[in-house]
Amino acid sequence: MASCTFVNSWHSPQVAPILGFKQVRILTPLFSDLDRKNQRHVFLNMQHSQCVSGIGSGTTHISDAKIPHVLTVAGSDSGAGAGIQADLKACASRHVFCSTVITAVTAQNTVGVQGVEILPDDVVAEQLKSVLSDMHVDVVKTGMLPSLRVVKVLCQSLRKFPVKAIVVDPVMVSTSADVLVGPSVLAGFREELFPMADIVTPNIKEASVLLGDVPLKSVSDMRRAAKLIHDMGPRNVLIKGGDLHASLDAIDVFFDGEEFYELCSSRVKTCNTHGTGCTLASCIAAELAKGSSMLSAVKVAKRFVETALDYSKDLVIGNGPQGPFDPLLALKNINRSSYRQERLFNPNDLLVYAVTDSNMNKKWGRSIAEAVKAAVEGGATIIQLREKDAETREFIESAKACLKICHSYGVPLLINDRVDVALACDADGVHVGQSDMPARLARRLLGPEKIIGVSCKTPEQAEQAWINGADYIGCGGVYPTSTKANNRTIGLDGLGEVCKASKLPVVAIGGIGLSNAHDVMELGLPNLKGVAVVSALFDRECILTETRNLHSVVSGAALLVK
Ligand SMILES: Cc1ncc(COP(=O)(O)OP(=O)(O)O)c(N)n1
Ligand SMILES: Cc1nc(C(=O)O)sc1CCOP(=O)(O)O
Ligand SMILES: [Mg+2]
Repeated sequence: MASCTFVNSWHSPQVAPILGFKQVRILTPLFSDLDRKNQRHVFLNMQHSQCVSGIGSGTTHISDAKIPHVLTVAGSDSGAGAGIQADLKACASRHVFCSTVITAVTAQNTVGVQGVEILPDDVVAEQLKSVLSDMHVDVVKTGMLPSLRVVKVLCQSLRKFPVKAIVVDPVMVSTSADVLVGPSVLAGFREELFPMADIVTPNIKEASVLLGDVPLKSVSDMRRAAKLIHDMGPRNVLIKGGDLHASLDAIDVFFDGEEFYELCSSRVKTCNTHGTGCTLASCIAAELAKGSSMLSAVKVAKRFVETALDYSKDLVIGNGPQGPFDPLLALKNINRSSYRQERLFNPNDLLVYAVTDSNMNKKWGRSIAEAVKAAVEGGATIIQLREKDAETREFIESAKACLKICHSYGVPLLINDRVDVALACDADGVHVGQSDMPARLARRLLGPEKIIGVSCKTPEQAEQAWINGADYIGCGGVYPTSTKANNRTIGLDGLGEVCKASKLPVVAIGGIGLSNAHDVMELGLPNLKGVAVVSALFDRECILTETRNLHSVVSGAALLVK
């Protein structure tokens, strides 16, 4: 961008020095060559999760007017920490649809802003018209508005297509201290946009610029500034105190025209703060779109940003001083052990399925992790933690330890019943029964790549498990068992019916051990992939030996029936 030449640059000479660039290129001829539909699709790829198509139960249509919708009018950030990209992520994370009007394309990374291309105002106007004339937008959120003309175009569009609320993040200075818009825009803010705004969210530097460079050094200065900015016309003002390093906490001042609120959160020690302002404003917009009051939208947004910062504090993206953070709370798992990256669910993992039992471990004086390690070393191909009496916190800690062990052997680990625990420890999946959380809900919570097993005693239940998106079926009790109270025994015949009807792989369970595993497997039932065992492994002196012996019997039988 440093070597850009001017094209159709009616305001370039004024803007370029303000931006700190020798030259700024205006994109008119280039942009008109772009396929605008494609450009739109790139940014709209993050779909909201509310348009659900039910498998087997018809399609659920949710009308445009019912889907909370934020339109962001902002600049693109190539580093994806701030701008349009941050807004899309924040709205996706808050389950709100987000459409986009791009005002400028910035070349940015974790070091700073290297270049800015301002889009011509007729292109901005066209984007605004396309979205607002077609879609039901609840809230408009503004970010970088790089010229007075763009501010005017936006205000005109908003007068023509009124929305429920307008959130103005008066972007002037980026987190990396680069100046993003010039003073000419300030007049547009004060005279046209602020009087239309439901909330304006400047940081300390922006508030200072808005007030003619008055220094803001304390919370009482922030209160005074909030009042003065409120006098410019917006219904509410939020001054973000993240940069007020005199204070240990991050204190924001919210003023609704009558009362001041000091919103306090602990300061997260991290350099990954690029995009916090955009994310906060988008989150406020998202909550307003869902129908929240202003104060509760602001509180939720602040908590959301604090949580995302805390989650992202150790992420390393880029080499510069100010990294992006992860509002989707999704990136940490990517760098996990190589297990997940290598493979998803493999039905052959059901061959020797070891299910733990806390009472048995207590009886033999073993921790869950010790029991799991022995089973895995003996050849268990999948582990389920079935800890009916465990305290939640203790369960999560044990599960994390077991995950490390299992993943070091390439063995998946599932949690019985407790989807919350599976989520908290990032287990490989869950096993749920007919009276536990429905598999469809568990799938929605856990996502598409986790393993979900469902207990089934009948072909109808097996069909439903498949419809609900399960990965496998646990079928039993094949034999009577004393491990699970009042369990109905379905016998080998019942197992056969389920296996024949099932569209999913099946593991047999209930009263199975060394003495009868061969009988179950040699039936050669379709879809039967293995046996799930509790007491025959964990209510024995040497788990490793028992597992090894069972593995040998089951794999031998499986080979025979192939
Ligand atoms: C592999 C496997 N199959 C069946 C079950 C039983 O689950 P459920 O019916 O939910 O009963 P509980 O185990 O929760 O008592 C299972 N755990 N694993
Ligand atoms: C947990 C469980 N589920 C069953 C079902 O029929 O769905 S039977 C069972 C207990 C299995 O323990 P053991 O291997 O000690 O018999
Ligand atoms: Mg259960």
